Amino acid sequence: MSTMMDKHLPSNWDSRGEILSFLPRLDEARLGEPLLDISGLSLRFGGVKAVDKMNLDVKRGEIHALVGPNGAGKSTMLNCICGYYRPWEGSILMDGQQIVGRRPDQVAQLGVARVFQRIELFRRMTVLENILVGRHRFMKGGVLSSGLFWGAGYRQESAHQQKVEEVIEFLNLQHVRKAPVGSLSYGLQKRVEIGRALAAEPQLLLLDEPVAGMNLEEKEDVARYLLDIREEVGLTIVLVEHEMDVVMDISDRVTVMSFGCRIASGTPDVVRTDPEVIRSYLGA
Ligand SMILES: Nc1ncnc2c1ncn2[C@@H]1O[C@H](COP(=O)(O)OP(=O)(O)OP(=O)(O)O)[C@@H](O)[C@H]1O
Repeated sequence: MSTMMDKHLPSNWDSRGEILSFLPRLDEARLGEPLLDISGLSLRFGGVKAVDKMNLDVKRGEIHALVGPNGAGKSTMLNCICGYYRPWEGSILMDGQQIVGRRPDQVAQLGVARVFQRIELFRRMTVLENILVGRHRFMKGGVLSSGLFWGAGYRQESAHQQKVEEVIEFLNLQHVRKAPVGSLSYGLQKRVEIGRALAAEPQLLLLDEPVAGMNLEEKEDVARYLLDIREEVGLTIVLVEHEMDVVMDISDRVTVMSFGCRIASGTPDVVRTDPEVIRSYLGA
């Protein structure tokens, strides 16, 4: 299969050893089992039905894209999965456990990590420190009270440090590891955000427009990182994205939303030829 990713590979692509060794590998026998099962999900804002009786099933080890026109309800879906919004009705089962009613920190403890559409990093902190924040859920009392940013405290936590270094290595961020995040290009900052989410050892990674605003090379890099994580680790990824080249190249399945509802779901090839999808979205 020839894809846009074949045209550009990060320079050290073939030279790396096992990637992100601290992330548990998906047992092949479990590939394709349901991980996220959303049924009958609805949420209104005033008179607007942002999400309307949505069903979505995400299988272990797949990259699942959620696409649709502006205002279709995609980000609202992600916000419900993370626990930021509480749906009016419906159920969200993650690995068999109900998410609806849990706080965002409780959902994070279930292994759900989110990368936001807008950059949400600590601009004055370094790349290394920002990615270390992703380790927060494993630290008693949180990152700051653990004293991890200061000399001895940080050195003693070699387990956290080693995982952060693996993330930095995987995402080719070595050259900026001590740079304040605010000094980096937009593309690198987005990469740091993905790094912070990976440091949280997610079972499910939610990405809201991970390649928006990037140049072609940056998009290809991110797409390649996601494919590599999926292939080598078996991490389950749900992404919301408008860049259809990337969506069609890297997704195993695509769900299309319009006006809060699901209008199609299937492999990229099935979805791209669906008359309703062409009418409501692709052909628009
Ligand atoms: N916090 C909010 N308060 C009021 N209305 C909201 C809120 N969040 C979303 N909406 C509305 O809900 C609908 C769905 O919005 P949402 O952001 O989920 O769509 P989207 O598919 O992610 O759009 P985009 O692709 O433009 O990001 C829109 O009509 C939006 O204006």
